[in-house]
Amino acid sequence: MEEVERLKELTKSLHWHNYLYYVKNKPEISDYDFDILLKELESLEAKYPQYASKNSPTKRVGGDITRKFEVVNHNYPMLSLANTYSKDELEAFIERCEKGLGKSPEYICELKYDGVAISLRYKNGELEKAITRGDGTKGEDITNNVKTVRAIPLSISGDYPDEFEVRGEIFMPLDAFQRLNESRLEAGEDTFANPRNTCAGTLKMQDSKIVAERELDSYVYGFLSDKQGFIATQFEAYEKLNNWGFKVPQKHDNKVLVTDKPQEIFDFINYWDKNRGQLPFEIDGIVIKVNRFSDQEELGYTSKTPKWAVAFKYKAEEISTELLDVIYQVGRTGAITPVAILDPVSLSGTTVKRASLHNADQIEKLDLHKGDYVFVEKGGEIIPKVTKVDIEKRKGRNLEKINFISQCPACNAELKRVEGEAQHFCDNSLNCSPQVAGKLIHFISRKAMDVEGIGAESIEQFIHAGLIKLPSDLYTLEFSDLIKLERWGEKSVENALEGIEKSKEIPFQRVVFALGIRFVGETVAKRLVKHFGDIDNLISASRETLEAVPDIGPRIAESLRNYFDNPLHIEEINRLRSFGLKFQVEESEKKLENAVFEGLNMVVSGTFTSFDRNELKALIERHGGVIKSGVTSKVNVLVAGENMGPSKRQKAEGLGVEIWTEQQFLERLDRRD
Ligand SMILES: NC(=O)c1ccc[n+]([C@@H]2O[C@H](COP(=O)([O-])OP(=O)(O)OC[C@H]3O[C@@H](n4cnc5c(N)ncnc54)[C@H](O)[C@@H]3O)[C@@H](O)[C@H]2O)c1
Ligand SMILES: [Zn+2]
Repeated sequence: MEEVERLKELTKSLHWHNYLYYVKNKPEISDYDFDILLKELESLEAKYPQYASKNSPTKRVGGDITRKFEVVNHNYPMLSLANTYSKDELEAFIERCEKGLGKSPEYICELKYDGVAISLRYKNGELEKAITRGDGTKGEDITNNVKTVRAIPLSISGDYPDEFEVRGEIFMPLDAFQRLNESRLEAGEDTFANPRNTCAGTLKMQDSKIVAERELDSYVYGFLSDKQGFIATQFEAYEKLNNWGFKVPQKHDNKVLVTDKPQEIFDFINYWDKNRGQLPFEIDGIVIKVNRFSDQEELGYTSKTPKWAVAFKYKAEEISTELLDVIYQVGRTGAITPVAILDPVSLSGTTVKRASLHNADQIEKLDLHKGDYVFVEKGGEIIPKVTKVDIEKRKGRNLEKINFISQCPACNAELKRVEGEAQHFCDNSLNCSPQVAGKLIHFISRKAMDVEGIGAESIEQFIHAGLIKLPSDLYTLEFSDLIKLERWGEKSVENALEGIEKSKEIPFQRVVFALGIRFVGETVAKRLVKHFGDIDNLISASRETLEAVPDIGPRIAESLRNYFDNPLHIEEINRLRSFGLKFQVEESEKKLENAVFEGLNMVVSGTFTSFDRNELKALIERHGGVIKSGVTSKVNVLVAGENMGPSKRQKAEGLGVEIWTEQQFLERLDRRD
């Protein structure tokens, strides 16, 4: 009866992994390992059906219900997909479909976007509710958060039915994920592990303003309506959805394929296996569906999956190599990050020499020894990560266990770790050289004071020459100081001094960001400045006052108080102020406060009911958008009025430019703070 024990044990452990994955968004095993365990349970249940639980993970979709949102019943069950990693099993799927239908049907192949499933209900052309998959029968109402996803239309136009449902995937594009992690690093926060879990966690946040900043994207892949009859195939549904303003895969860049030849399915899989690295988002496989709705109905469903579709999943690329050493980096805020130094090895087309280890707990969990062979995997991150040790290869070798350091590698100060935080810290900030340099480099960086004419190397050089130690020292530099330095000529010295002088014009919110206070990234700086208006108000704000500001939680409030309670920091601020840096909001800035269209290149075309075209353009510019004259690949949004030429629309669609109706434009405008 050992096998029955195993069956029970697997059932329990898969429930647990589902919980970690769907509710906590912190899986402890890889998807591949999960899928292997699930297959094992499936075969044991086939052998001992009397012991299979009614709620077995093989029969139910893994639930994401957190009870933080209202729970809503689905109008149509929201199922999972059968999956396979093997081409033989895919052949078997094709055979099953042919046998079931008594003919060779048409198939449609699509990307399997690695994000979070969402159900979108539309009523009279308006987005009414957005619901998570939940347990398949009921999910959570996260409408407010979903409304911030630009690719999802809030209202649509065209020949749509009164009521219908769209199913799709919301995901975090790779560049948004990297930007988010960079800004978290800048703010001294832990980075996120991968785009999928970050997206899932984001969609379950209580504050939709933060969700809006996370730049989520979406593709839709399903259409459901009681009046489905007027659409016959999955692909026709895509054409309709496209016309109504949804983002669907396009044939011209091979993101979707309709075929009745199995060979072309395999070609499609191979093509994307080779080329998926070029996509701006992560996929974990290809979904193959029977294209015709009537054929789908004929094939039917199990309790967990449709029988007319299957996911062919790619195995995450991983490779084993020797761990040569672990080094420790000291960040600007004093955070210590361990980095694995690896015997160089080629992975997904790049040579990998280093991998991130995150923190002491991670090293402990992996049980790393110097000289171990470790598996490295490339996810959405900039540098790959170590996933596990190849224990087999440790056998018979006497390796030394890696213990996290207790002193700062740069200044020898005793490291500290705050209760409940993952990172170790060196708090000798004024005398620890990587921190001194890191703070200065952050101060001059583009998003902060944007000092032209000097870069990270110059900062290191100035520090080395004893010219600077604090940001305020930059404003005391003179021609005679710099001209003495190696590699500096008259012209470059003048440029540097001019750059420093010009930085005095940088607006207050970026000065606050430039100070490099822990957890105060660009967004937080913006909020603080908007709320307090000048530095004195901010300095004197109590913890309670700080926490009352939107988006400022206890952790940020505490960090701000710690910073301002240090007299050395106040002295530095006063010094910067005496050099003429901006420590209050300018009148002219107040007008630009609501920069909802910041970072968007926009084209306006056609005629509008609420304003004339020039008014509209001025409105966009006042809210941070940039007006372009023609539709090119650099354009993000086309605001389409009445009577816009069809060729412009076609061009925009071809380039994947978002198209907003006047109504949609007004809604975005209203979504400002
Ligand atoms: N690592 C872990 O601990 C752990 C735990 C639970 C689940 N998982 C992973 O999650 C999988 C189960 O998740 P699941 O039930 O969401 O299944 P799935 O992610 O394998 O497939 C179903 C989902 O695919 C998505 N999808 C993406 N593109 C699609 C397209 N073009 N058409 C249709 N659907 C598309 C939909 O959201 C759908 O719900 C497991 O097989 C495993 O890989 C991992
Ligand atoms: Zn130190």
